[in-house]
Amino acid sequence: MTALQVNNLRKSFGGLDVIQDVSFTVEPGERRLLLGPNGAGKTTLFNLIAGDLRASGGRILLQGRDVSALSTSQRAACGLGRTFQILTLFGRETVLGNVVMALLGSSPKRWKPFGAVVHDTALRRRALSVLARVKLEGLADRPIQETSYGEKRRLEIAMALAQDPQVLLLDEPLAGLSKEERGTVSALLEDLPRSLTIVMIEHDMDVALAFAERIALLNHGRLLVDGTRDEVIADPRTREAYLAQ
Ligand SMILES: Nc1ncnc2c1ncn2[C@@H]1O[C@H](COP(=O)(O)OP(=O)(O)OP(=O)(O)O)[C@@H](O)[C@H]1O
Repeated sequence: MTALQVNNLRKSFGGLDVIQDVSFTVEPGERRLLLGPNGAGKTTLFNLIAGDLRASGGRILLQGRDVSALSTSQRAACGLGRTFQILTLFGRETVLGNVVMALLGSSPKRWKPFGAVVHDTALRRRALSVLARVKLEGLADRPIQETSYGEKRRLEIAMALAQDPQVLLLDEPLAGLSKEERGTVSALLEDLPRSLTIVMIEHDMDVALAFAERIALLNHGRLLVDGTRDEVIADPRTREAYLAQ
């Protein structure tokens, strides 16, 4: 069974066709890179897969199940996690508080007074173990405002991991990071287990190409090339898409 299957997906905004008949599959455990020049439709494709946008046509299957009609939270419950290009943290909470919110997901406990929830020992222990996966357990009680940009990016990955997804969409996890922070984040991505399938959008080519096993190249909303890393790099259409930018 494929981890993720996108079939003839389409999205239009008014008269603008942003995603046009895109189909590809991602196998379990695969490291897949989504490449394409600015405005190619990569983030829109993530929004469609995650359910943040409704498709104009086509289907999305997550581990064999058609999730096209499901909401974002229902897709998350089916094993889909994601991070965003723009940070989406709870700015007034601590590092741990953010992970606790992610762990609670749509649970009714989420609506309890936050102080009560964050002192729940079992939840706190789970949150600490998630933070350890991104090497932030030492900063658990630090307010978000006092963390660096790189720490915030790692926290976002922790929040996506908190719900134990089977398929993880990473939207430019290295954007805006220093060289040292890029090294830290790419090392922790390398360490993620193969039980997790990862689809990543990333403009840092050194890291992205080292990570990717297969690449899907989008251009003007169409899937231009889809294959192994070496096939896509060698394909003249890849060069043309970037040179034309
Ligand atoms: N809500 C919207 N309404 C209208 N047009 C939109 C909307 N969202 C995206 N677009 C357009 O869709 C196209 C694809 O945008 P998208 O952000 O998906 O590209 P991208 O490949 O992720 O680009 P980048 O690499 O710059 O992040 C762009 O032309 C963009 O202007």
